[in-house]
Amino acid sequence: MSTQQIPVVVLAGFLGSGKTTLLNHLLRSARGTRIGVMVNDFGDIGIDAMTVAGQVGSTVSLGNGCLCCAVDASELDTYLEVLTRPEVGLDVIVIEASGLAEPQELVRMVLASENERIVYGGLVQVVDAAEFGATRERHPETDRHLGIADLVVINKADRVGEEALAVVRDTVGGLAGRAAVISAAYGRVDPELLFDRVVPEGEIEGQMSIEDILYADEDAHAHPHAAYETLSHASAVPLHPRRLMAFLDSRPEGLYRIKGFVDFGAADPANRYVVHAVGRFLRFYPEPWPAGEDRLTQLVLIGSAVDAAALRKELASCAQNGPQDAPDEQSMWGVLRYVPRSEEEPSEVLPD
Ligand SMILES: Nc1nc2c(ncn2[C@@H]2O[C@H](COP(=O)(O)OP(=O)(O)OP(=O)(O)O)[C@@H](O)[C@H]2O)c(=O)[nH]1
Repeated sequence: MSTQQIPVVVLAGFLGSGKTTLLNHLLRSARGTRIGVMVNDFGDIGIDAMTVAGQVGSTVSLGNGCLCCAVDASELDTYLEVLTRPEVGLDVIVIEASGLAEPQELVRMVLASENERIVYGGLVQVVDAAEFGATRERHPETDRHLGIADLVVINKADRVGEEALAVVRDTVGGLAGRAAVISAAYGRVDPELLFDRVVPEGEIEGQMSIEDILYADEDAHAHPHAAYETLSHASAVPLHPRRLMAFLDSRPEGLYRIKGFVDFGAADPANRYVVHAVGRFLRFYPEPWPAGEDRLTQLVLIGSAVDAAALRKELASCAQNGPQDAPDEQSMWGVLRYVPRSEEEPSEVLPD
């Protein structure tokens, strides 16, 4: 989607919360998806997993010290330039912030990047369920970090009981604003939450891999609650740009990712609009309809604790109701605000 753009996910969380473990899980379950990684230090990352994922040659160590202190935006761009070269063939890039890094700065750096091959892939904040209270006491900035996250992973769910986990979830939910919140053990989140998985050639989507089988038992304990929901919407009826924007502007907490294509019908008959939303971040990329292809709106919505039935209903009410409901030219203005124009970035992505 805007198919060549590579999502850049920022992975943050306090020392020992389980960032590296989560990253290793992603690498292990990546299979056909090529993940590029930027970390301060490769010490803890399973090089085996990286070899399996074919990543070793394409990762960049930033040396010692805090990434956001050690590099400025132009240096980050240098690394991103290397990782996004077409011959490297990455599908997603994950920047693991050191435990002490200011995630907001990293996110700003990614958003300020002039690299046209990347798109912001969200800020994932990892929290240690067992240490949450103590971490907040020692590091009051935790609350602020959670407030800007797009997805919060409450890790080490295996170390606390159901009740304690529910308390952490409530507190995190209160602090995390619009972020989706999921719990996990050993960082075992579904990679689909973070990026689109590439299904390797010869493999059927949904087929279990060796890893799935090996970790199936543990995974049964890794998801004490249904972690997230995915819902798809496909329709040959064009959407009304004003109503879709009203839906997107008020999208519920927990709706973490939206991806797909939108047909705005008469409002722009030449183009379909690739939509990419992660957390608060939203972009539309118009592109000409491929010749001979059915004009369909196709959306996938992924979130935690969302009301799928309500979302379906709201999306259905965005459909255009015949010629009397045809959008006028001005009704596209709301959409066009989210079409990227070179340097300019919409300001509402991050709170000040
Ligand atoms: N019980 C339990 N231990 C975990 C879990 N996730 C990670 N660990 C352990 O917690 C320790 C820290 O995990 P890391 O993944 O290194 O944490 P990190 O956030 O990358 O740590 P820094 O790089 O130091 O910031 C390791 O010993 C992990 O094995 C979990 O879900 N449950």
